[in-house]
Amino acid sequence: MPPTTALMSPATLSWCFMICTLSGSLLLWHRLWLRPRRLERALCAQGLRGRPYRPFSSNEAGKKNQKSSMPLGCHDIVPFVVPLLHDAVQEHGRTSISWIGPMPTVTIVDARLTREVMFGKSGHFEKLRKNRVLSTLLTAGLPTHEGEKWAKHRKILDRAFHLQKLKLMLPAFSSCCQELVTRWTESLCNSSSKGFWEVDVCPEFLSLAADAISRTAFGSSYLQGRRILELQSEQVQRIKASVKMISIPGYTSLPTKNNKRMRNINNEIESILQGIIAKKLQAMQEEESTKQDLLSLMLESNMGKIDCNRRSGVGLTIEDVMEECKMCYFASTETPPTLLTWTMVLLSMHPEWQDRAREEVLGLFGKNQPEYDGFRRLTTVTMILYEVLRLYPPAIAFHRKTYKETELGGITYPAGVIIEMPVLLIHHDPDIWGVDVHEFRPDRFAEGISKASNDPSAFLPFGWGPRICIGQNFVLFEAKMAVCMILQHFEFELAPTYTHAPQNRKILRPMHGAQIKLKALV
Ligand code: HEM
Repeated sequence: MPPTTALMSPATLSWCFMICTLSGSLLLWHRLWLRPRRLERALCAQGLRGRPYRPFSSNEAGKKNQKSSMPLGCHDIVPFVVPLLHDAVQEHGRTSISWIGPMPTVTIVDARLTREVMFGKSGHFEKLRKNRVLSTLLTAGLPTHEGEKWAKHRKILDRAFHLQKLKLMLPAFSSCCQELVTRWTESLCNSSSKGFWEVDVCPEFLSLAADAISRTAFGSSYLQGRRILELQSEQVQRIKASVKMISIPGYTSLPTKNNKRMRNINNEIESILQGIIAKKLQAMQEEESTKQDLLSLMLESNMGKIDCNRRSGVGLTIEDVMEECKMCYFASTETPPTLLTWTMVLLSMHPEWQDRAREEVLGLFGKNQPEYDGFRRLTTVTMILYEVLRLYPPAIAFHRKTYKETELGGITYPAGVIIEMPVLLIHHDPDIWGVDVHEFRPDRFAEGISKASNDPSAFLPFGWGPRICIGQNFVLFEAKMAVCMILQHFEFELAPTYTHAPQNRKILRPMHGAQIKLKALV
């Protein structure tokens, strides 16, 4: 049989080409003009206002504050971190329209509606999967956590992340923190400036979090864990470099140099993980495993249900476990260091709270290794961590998308609208938290989270509802351990080089680093 092309005349080929070009253009016209305009009309007709749609307009948020800084000790960060959103709320009210590429985004500054969306009772709001950096990561191999598959994973992960099980990992945490304290003490001794040593705590805490997740997730496979983190961060850099192309559907399947490299990175990560999981499973079968790392707990929760033939069954497949490991690595690398960094910055700005916290820690543990059972009695440290999470939440907003027409707060949202819930604004709302909303006042949490404001569920640093952060206990545990050990050994204050400039780059971090002066405690 002759090849198909031989049957086509040049005229037919050029017709095919024209038809393809025309349908491609029509599709683009529909996606970039017709659909966004239709959605915009539907929203505006119900009285919503905001930024009008302009195709290819870039996301200007964040550009406005690039060079400026804030006064030291000022925590009224909303106008600085999200100036456009702040202006939009002033101008258009608490529900306003903006755009993520061709997707209309309705920002809702309302704790009650946020709860409704996050709780997802109607089931009509889904997590974003396309058009965002994280979503591209998901398509690059991380789990999407949608539907039935998500529910199954979530149940197993919830069991693995149970607080009682997490405390098994205490020795791994302690040794990571101990190494940090030893490193800082040595640097302090070798420092030319007598009595103190200046350090940018951001990279220090990043490295601590990487150590902690490597050891607590994979125990003995610590070095391979570090390699996975290196590969993941290269993957993230590559994605950031190509961020402008992300909104093009099917982009990650294109055989570009960047995509090929991402696929290779993914393959390398998976082959390391396969090796680690196989070793761990063998040890568990031979009952040698100490079950003191996250992977063991995850496999243990699933024991007897793992589908080694990779069919979908009751438990997780090996691929599922690998995906979850990647997710845990990814989710836990940057957020915990951010929490610790802001805690150090705020305790430096408010030395009276630093003293109170140290007094509590020394009273409970002296200079000994902090113990899990004592953590429950750490009331001051807990209040401080909550107040840091309130004022500087690492994740400043959550997003969901309507997949079908949905009613919310008296507005009918068509399918395809992104709902943005800016936690940062809810945490800085004087109507909820009172006139001292921008003050660092950990004692507002003295009677627990529910009594800290006039809306018991307005504190949302870890999200809400069925998709609430899986690692919240894990991270609070980690933060308490690190804060206790730092307070036991050092006094600290802001270095003169520190500039107060919180910035949202995927998570809320100090734009110019967090330079802290450490002194050894005598
Ligand atoms: C201070 C540290 C952390 C903060 C502020 C934080 C915040 C969040 C938030 C807000 C969400 C929900 C996002 C949404 O609903 O759209 C989330 C989800 C998640 N977090 Fe965290 N997180 C932190 C640490 C961690 C750690 C240490 C881990 C893992 C060890 C982790 C694992 C996850 C996972 C797997 C999800 C997805 C859950 C799901 O979709 O069902 N997080 N996190």
